[in-house]
Amino acid sequence: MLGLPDGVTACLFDLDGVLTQTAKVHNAAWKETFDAYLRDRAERTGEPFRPFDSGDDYNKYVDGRPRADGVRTFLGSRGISLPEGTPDDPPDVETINGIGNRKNELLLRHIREDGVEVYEGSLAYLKAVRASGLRRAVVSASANCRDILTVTGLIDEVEVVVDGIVARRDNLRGKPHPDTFLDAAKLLGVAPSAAAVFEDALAGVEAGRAGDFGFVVGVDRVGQSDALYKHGAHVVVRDLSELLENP
Ligand SMILES: O=P(O)(O)OC[C@H]1O[C@@H](O)[C@H](O)[C@@H](O)[C@@H]1O
Repeated sequence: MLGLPDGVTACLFDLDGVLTQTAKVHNAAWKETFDAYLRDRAERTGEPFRPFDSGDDYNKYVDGRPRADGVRTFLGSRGISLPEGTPDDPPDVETINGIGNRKNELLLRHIREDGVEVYEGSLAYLKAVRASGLRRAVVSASANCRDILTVTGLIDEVEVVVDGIVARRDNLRGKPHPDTFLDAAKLLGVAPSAAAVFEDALAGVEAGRAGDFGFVVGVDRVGQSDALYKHGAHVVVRDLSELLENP
């Protein structure tokens, strides 16, 4: 009925791209931010301008990772190293955190203007999981996670939230490290072997594998099924409703 192996008693869901249609909103805000930065940098240095690739660059270096890790990892892939700064750096400062905060302003504007959509199949799945008596957590790198859960009403469907704010407070390493998923399992009182991880990001399924979770479900919204398997998924679906069709 839930498409999970026997012995799984808890489900740990990523948010952006798994429960809500916000991975593409993050992606668009990142592209706008990085392209403006790279263009400006090219003009200053005379280096050629190579835009951010919303496919490869996003999936490999940004998706699923905490905000500052995404900036650092992507710029590092272009041989660019900047000072870290601090999380409250203003958006016009040329630091890892400053650039991350530029992106956050754009993200929040898009969310305010266009709203947030939930994947219907995910909502149906979440309700079926609850009806079956399994424990439920959301594990997201995003510092905006709780706000998004609240505006969509999803907050009422889950018991535990480990997000970007909790991770920073408790010094948990972000995905692809397993720390945030392990923390959620601990808060639910289940062993990792009894928990299933649901992830659309390569860094996320990698975290599922690194934490030795009982089952890792890759959710493929962008045509990267092979890569999700390679990074640790046990099964890949295009929508969580597919799991409800399994006996
Ligand atoms: O900047 P935020 O909202 O804290 O989110 C951090 C990351 O959260 C992840 O869920 C997204 O996949 C990334 O694109 C995003 O960068």
